[in-house]
Amino acid sequence: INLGQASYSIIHDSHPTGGVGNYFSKPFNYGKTRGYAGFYGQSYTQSNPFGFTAGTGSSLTTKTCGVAPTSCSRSRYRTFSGVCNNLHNPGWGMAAGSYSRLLSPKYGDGIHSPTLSVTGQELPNARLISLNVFGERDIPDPKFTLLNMQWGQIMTHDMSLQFGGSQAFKHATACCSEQGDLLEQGDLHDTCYPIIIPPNDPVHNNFNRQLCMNFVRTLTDQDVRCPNVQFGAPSEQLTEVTSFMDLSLVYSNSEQMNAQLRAFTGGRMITEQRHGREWPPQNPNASTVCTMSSPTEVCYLAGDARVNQNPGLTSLQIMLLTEHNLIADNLASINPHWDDERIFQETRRILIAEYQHISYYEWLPIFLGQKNMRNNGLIYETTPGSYVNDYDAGIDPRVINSFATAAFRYFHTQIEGRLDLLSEHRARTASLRLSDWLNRPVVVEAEFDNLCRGMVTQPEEDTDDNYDTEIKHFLFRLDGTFGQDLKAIDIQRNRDHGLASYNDFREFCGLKRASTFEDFMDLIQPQHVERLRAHYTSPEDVDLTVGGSLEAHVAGALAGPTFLCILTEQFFRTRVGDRFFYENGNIDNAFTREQLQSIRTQTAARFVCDNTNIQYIQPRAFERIHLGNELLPCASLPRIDFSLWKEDVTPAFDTHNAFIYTK
Ligand code: HEM
Repeated sequence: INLGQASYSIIHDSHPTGGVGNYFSKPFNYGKTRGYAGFYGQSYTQSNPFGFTAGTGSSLTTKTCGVAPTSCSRSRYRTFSGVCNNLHNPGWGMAAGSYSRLLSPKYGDGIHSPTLSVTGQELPNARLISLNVFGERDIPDPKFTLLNMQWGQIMTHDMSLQFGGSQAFKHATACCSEQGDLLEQGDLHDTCYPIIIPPNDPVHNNFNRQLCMNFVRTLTDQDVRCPNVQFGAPSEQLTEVTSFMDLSLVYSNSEQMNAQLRAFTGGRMITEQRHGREWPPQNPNASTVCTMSSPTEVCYLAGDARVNQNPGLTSLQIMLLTEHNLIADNLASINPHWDDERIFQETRRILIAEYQHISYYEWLPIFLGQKNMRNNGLIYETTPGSYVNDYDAGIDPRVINSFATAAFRYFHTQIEGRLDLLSEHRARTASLRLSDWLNRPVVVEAEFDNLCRGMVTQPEEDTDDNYDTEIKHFLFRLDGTFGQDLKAIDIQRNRDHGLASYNDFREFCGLKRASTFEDFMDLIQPQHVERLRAHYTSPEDVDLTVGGSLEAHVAGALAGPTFLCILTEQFFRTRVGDRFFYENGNIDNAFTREQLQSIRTQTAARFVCDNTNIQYIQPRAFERIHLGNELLPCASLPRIDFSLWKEDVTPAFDTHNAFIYTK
């Protein structure tokens, strides 16, 4: 077969099954208050009849704050919870710890309630901003594949999960009914901050009913009464997972949870064999975690609770799991004297290194720009086998609140609502509608290779101000039509976390502080600035997640200057603040130069090849197939040479507490 000529072609603007509803033809009651002509010419109006301020702080949660040990023993391996990565500040980056901040919070009441306008009034309705300021046009990216988007979500799930959030399955706290009806004020939990559907919503029909989208506030250090937190100090949100890029989404965030995922033989993770392939284990709480049409449907258990959220994400989680077992089998066969623990930990170390390498040298340059990364010490021009000893114990590696709550979420714009299933010839056999398959991984097992080919072939959505209708109107819609709006959620979350304003961050990032809306025109197109003016009372009110998402991109990067500044700062800290970063040669367990050089040959393409039945792939898998990036046989791509881990002499080594390692 000649796969050089890929037959894949885009069929955009058509949804494969069911369609997205003919909502543009609905009659509208045009703008009564502050109406604004949106992208499609309708006017939506603003309303928040209940004037929510939400969340007074008391909480019924059983969740507890992470506790860091007062001193650390120098272990050869990372802990699962992230503690003791930094030996001077053992809690930095641990699971159930707080986010860090670049700028002080701006809560409505100064300590906890969601941000308000400078006038003291509510900020404009989040759904209204989503509808009127952002578009929903379907523009395929000219250069990048869906894998590019999907890898970003993997990195997100490794680095951050707002405390108490589910982000996939139904939240235990309901502020709105499943049909979208607002619950009685008296029935609302303190943490409720529902997104009110404005009247005349073009999609969510609300004749005579007050509809809302469920939204539960992130739990903070005050909510769960973390030790040493001063009563009355501004709240800091907590994150469920470690901040480090340590594949916590595979290995989990605690030793106890990790024990549920490990086979404890041959260094392997637990898998189930079906159709000649390995799959993640079944989740014991399947019926509450997944949407299932029968109790026998698969629903996976992994290191991260969001594993079943969408088919692309689940597919990559499966690949990471099978890559672990593949590496473990290799190490076990060349080092028969290694016990299970040794194989497991060395495998984990190699897999994390492989993933950090792909993320920093192949993926991040697309988003942050190669030159920008080099200039700021995020990547280096290395000579073969050379270490980069840039670990700095003074750098706080925690995830920055404005990174997780605004800047990194900008890439929700890349989500495609239609997933193509492709044959090896890259011919489309069928397509999936994204909202049909959220939290329903059964399709992944049925169509794994076809889905993965789609992921490495189909274009992602252009990185712009448009959000796919599947996530803008139908997110988690289950079998009904009433779904959520991810852009509106992002805006609401920005206020829930009390992020400083877009204008504050412009100034922080060395840009000109705006005193009028016109001043935003240095970075934002005039028609967008007009939309901002139509909704916000003051330029000081513009939410970071809104203003940052409208900026023109910096040349060579996929974000404007404000988000790029936050993203660059985060990935500098994530690298330089991680004692175990794979390029560091100054630690007890550094890779040998030969091993490091071999890890540096690994690519996303080869990773996908080795964990699917795909036979041909383009070498730069984040980029679409084109002249110069044609399909090649998988076997022709470089692969890590595991023989470099062969150990001739049995070392005197206690895997639990030793760090002196003799060869
Ligand atoms: C099909 C793909 C995706 C879906 C369905 C999805 C959905 C979601 C949902 C439901 C949330 C929680 C919102 C909230 O309650 O505040 C979320 C959070 C988030 N998403 Fe996505 N997302 C996707 C892809 C991505 C991508 C590609 C990126 C970045 C490259 C990304 C970055 C983030 C970040 C940073 C958060 C906040 C995480 C936290 O701190 O808890 N997502 N996403």
